[in-house]
Amino acid sequence: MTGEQSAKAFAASGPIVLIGAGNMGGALLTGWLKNGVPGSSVIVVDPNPAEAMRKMIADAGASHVTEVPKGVTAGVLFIAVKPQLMDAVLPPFKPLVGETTVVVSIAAGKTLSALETHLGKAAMVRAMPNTPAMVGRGVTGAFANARVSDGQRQLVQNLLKVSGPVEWVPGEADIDSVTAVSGSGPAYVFYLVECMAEAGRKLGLQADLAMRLARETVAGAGELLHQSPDDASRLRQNVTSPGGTTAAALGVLMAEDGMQPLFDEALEAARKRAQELAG
Ligand SMILES: NC(=O)C1=CN([C@@H]2O[C@H](COP(=O)(O)OP(=O)(O)OC[C@H]3O[C@@H](n4cnc5c(N)ncnc54)[C@H](O)[C@@H]3O)[C@@H](O)[C@H]2O)C=CC1
Ligand SMILES: O=C(O)[C@@H]1CCC=N1
Repeated sequence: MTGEQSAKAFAASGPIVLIGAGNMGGALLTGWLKNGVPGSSVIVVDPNPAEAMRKMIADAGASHVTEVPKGVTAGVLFIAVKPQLMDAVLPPFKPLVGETTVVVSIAAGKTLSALETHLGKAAMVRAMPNTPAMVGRGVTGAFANARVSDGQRQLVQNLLKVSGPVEWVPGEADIDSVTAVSGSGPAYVFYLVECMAEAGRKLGLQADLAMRLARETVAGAGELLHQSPDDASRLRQNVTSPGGTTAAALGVLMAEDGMQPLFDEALEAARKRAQELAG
C-alpha cells in the first residue's frame, strides 16, 4: 500500500477517538500510526497513559486529552478501557456519537446492548483482539450490528487488521467464545512455557536453562505453525517418531484425562466470565 492508498483505507467521517491507550488500545494505536493512519486524525482520551505512549502520540501529531472532547462527532469511537469501568466512563461520550459514527468496543463481555444504554443506538462493532497485536501478530474476532454500513465495516476491518487477521463472526455471542479461544489464548501459551520450564527443572536442568529452552521451543513452534502450510496435527505428527520420546509424552497429554478435558473446562470458564461481564 502506498501512503496515499493506506491513508484512504482509514478515511472516516470524523476523527478516530480512542478511549484508553493501555496494553490493547496502545498496541492498536501503534499499528494504526505505522500503517498510515494520519496522526492528525486521532484523538486519544486517557487520563493516565504510559510515558512512551504519550511520546508516541505527540510524535505522531495525534491529540491527547484527559477529558471527553467537546464539539466533536467521531468517525470511529474506539473503546479500549476495562469492562468494569465502562458504565462510569462511557455516558459523557454520547454527544460524540452521530449518524455516521461507528462505535468499536474491544472490551471482554460487554454487549452491544449494554453499550447502547450509554451511547444510544448506533453502528457498532464488538471486536476481540489479543496481545500479540503488540508485535503485529495478533488475531481478532469481530461482530458488526445491522447498522454498520459496508464502508464502516471495511474501515473497522482495516483498523483491526493492522494487528493481524480479522475473523468476522455471525453472532454476537460468538465473541465470548472467541474471547475464550484467542483473546485469552496467549496467556494459556505463556503458561505452557512456564509448565514446560518447571517440568524441565524437575528433571534436573538449571531453572534458567529450562526456561530458555521452553520459551524458544514455543516461540519456534509458533513461527513454524505460522509459516507452514501444514495444520497443527500434521506438524505434531512430524515430531512424533513411532515408539519414540514424543509419543511417550503425548501418551500422557492426550490421555482421556489429559489436556483436552482441561482445555474444555478452562475455555468454558473464560466464556462464562465473559458472559458475567456482559451487563
Ligand atoms: N489485555 C488483553 O489481553 C486484552 C484486553 N482486551 C480488552 O481491552 C480492554 C483494555 O484492556 P487492557 O488494554 O489490557 O487494559 P489497560 O489497563 O492496559 O488499559 C486501559 C487504559 O484505559 C485507561 N483509562 C482508565 N480510565 C479511563 C478513562 N476514564 N478514560 C479513558 N481511558 C481510561 C487507562 O489509563 C489505561 O491506559 C479491556 O476492556 C479488555 O477486556 C481485549 C483483548 C485482549
Ligand atoms: O482477561 C481479560 O478479561 C482480557 C480479555 C481477553 C484477554 N484479556
